[in-house]
Amino acid sequence: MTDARPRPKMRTVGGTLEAFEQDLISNLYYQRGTTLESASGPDGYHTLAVTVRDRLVGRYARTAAAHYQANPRFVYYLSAEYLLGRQLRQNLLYTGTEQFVRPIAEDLGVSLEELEAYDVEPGLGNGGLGRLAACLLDSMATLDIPAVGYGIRYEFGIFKQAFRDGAQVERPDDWTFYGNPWEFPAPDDRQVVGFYGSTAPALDDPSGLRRQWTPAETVRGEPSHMLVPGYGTPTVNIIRLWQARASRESFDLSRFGAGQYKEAVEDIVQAENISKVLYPDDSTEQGRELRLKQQYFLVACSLRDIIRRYRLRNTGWDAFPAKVVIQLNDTHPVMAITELMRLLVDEYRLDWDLAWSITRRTFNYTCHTLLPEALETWSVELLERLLPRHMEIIYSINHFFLQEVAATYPGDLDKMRRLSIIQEYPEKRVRMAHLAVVGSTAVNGVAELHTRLLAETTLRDFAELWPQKFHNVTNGVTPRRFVRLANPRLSELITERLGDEGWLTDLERLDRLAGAADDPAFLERWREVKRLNKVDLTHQVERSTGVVVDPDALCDVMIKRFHEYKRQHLKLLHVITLFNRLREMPEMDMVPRTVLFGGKAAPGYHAMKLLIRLVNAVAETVNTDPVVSRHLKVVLLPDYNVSRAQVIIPAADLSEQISLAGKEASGTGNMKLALNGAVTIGTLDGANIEIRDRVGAENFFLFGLDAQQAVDLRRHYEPRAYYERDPELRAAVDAIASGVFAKGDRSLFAPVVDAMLGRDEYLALADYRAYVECQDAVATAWRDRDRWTRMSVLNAARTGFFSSDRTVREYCDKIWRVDPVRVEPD
Ligand SMILES: [N-]=[N+]=N[C@]1([C@H](N)O)O[C@H](CO)[C@@H](O)[C@H](O)[C@H]1O
Repeated sequence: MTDARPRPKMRTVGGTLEAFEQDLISNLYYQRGTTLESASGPDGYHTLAVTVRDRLVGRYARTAAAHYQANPRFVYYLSAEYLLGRQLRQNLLYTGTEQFVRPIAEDLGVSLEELEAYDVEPGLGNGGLGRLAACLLDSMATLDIPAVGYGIRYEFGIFKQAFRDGAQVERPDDWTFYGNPWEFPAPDDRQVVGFYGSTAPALDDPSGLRRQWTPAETVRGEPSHMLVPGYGTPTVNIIRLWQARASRESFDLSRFGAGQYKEAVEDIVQAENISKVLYPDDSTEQGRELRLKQQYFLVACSLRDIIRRYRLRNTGWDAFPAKVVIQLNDTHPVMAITELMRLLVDEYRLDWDLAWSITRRTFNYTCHTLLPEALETWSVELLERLLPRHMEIIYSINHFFLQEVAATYPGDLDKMRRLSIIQEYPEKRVRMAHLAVVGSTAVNGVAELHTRLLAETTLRDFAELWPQKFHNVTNGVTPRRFVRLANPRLSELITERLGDEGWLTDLERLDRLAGAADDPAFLERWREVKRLNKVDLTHQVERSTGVVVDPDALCDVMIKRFHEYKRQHLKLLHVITLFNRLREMPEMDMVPRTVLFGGKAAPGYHAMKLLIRLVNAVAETVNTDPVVSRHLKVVLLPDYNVSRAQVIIPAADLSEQISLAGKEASGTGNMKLALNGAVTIGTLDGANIEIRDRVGAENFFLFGLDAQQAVDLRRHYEPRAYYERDPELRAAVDAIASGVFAKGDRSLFAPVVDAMLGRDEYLALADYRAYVECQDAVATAWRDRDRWTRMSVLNAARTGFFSSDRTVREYCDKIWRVDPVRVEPD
């Protein structure tokens, strides 16, 4: 929010080519202090970035002024992860300056592609949860919703993945090595965050609920923000990222003087470690103390900043829940509930009940998983040490909550134990999901099945106690990045067919494409677009793996984090089955297929790292086999990330969404692939169900157990029985055991076989036969080019629902109750 001082004349959006070129040159001189003749690649990139960025600053200033004027209800999105993707092309598109760059670059003898090499994506997230946060911010700005995203400016993002002898090796992601031209440091808004220490009663509070916390350590939270432009609207919101810095007096001069150089900077290192690196775990909790420090650091800085913004235009606290709505992206930022209580009760001296009423009306919680191992709990011992005041507040919150439970279910101790925020056995731990539900107005799942299962299983007792709190908001993806930017050829064809680009901000208009599915000429052009995208992909595959793949082969894509519930091993069993078939019948007329994997495994997830090694070993064997490689190629593209996704997704024919039903909360890759004309082979899991409902069963390859069947089978499951009675399955598993993919070493991949024939936690063997038969149906369908292209067109035409604009509209209507604020164009 800004004050009413007169504003300098801002650079206009787009403007003229001359003005753009003028700004470029002056930025090269005055920002980079260099000349055209001596400018380096990074100089060129930074100058271009700053010139484009500055065309957003004008819109941001007008947005801030409009928001100051309107003093609206604001959405604050708290997330430990954001996968923003590369910024240059997005901002060129959103400022309408794309058209200027190529001619000017040619003028200056450089290419956009050369400059783009320095456009590093901020990998501040692990997977779907982080990318969803970025898509929602994009849609909030596009829908003119006053919003700020808060996150952590990790110095090192998600590790860079490379392979050595097929094994994943992790390299630090030094994403700001060349600096980040898209961010604005804002040191004036720095915050101080405390840790450890002790508490004491507040002298003037008979209730004993107010206390005095004296932290033993403090760090500084240094903010910087990046602009989040809306598409087709002047609105520009921000994402504010916090970086930890040691407090000023941390450098120990006397120790340095005594030559104890390491000790002299120990406190500085300690402090900076808080935002040093993203924890690379996806869907698995990370119980380290530093992780909890990161989470508290994020919420402590963000809440102070939110209160600073609120008090710029509002007095008192009554209006706080009316002006501030905070969305908690999973349990990672849930300490915000206890932090707001601490600020309101201890610092702003509100009485407990008023503070609690304000807090509950301010927060909402999105749950992104069903996996028990992903639901975070923190030991009471650690919390009492690291955040003693917050642990006291949790005890008080739980005390009053259990009083309410006891009143509702008198004498039902079991219910009390199940609902309690504190888990008593085997160790006293705080259940963060329970704290989130108790401290929030709304709780939502991210797909219909997920939300239903949450209410029936994981959060069943809460859903019975507070049914009105539970909502479903099915995930979505932004069509700007994942269709318009990633697939310009398809975008052009769609715009031509629909007559304008309105579909980009009203994606359900795509359903008007359905009619084109019966137009042979359109089908031909649709195929051509897909083929050209596949050619681009073959170049990237060859560049990064050396493997030559056929652009006319069926492009079968599985791109997502490696996790047992996602069942990359089931995909691999299918690949080995095709391999065995071709070895047995070299002359068989098998549909040419390229199987493309992409995804990282958490560094500590040894089973998945071994599976990555097996995927690369199978790929090596298949791709070098003179017979098999004529029909089949397998590739694991290294370092899968948002930028890679933007090249793979437009080229995909078949989208693998084969998780065990009931395990994948939603998935968002499934949506991006369908919107780009890939046909899904999948289970009745997460958002697959809603995709199938919309595209039609005839345009979706469904197989496998549904969620209830999986639960029932799990109770008496013997994977070995499936192995015994299915010769192809047996041959595939035996091939892994034989060492044929490990130069004869039978022990290397034995753990994979043991897991399959032992517990097979996610029922891959039970779903194998249905999956292989479904894949055979895919091959048959692929042979009928028009039928396949028709399915491809209808998948794109009927998945407009999965726009993150629709998702944000649902959050606004069901949870945030916030209205757009229009910003005047310049
Ligand atoms: N954490 N987490 N959850 C996930 C993903 N792994 O990031 O969130 C994503 C975003 O909600 C979901 O699509 C996905 O199913 C779920 O597993």
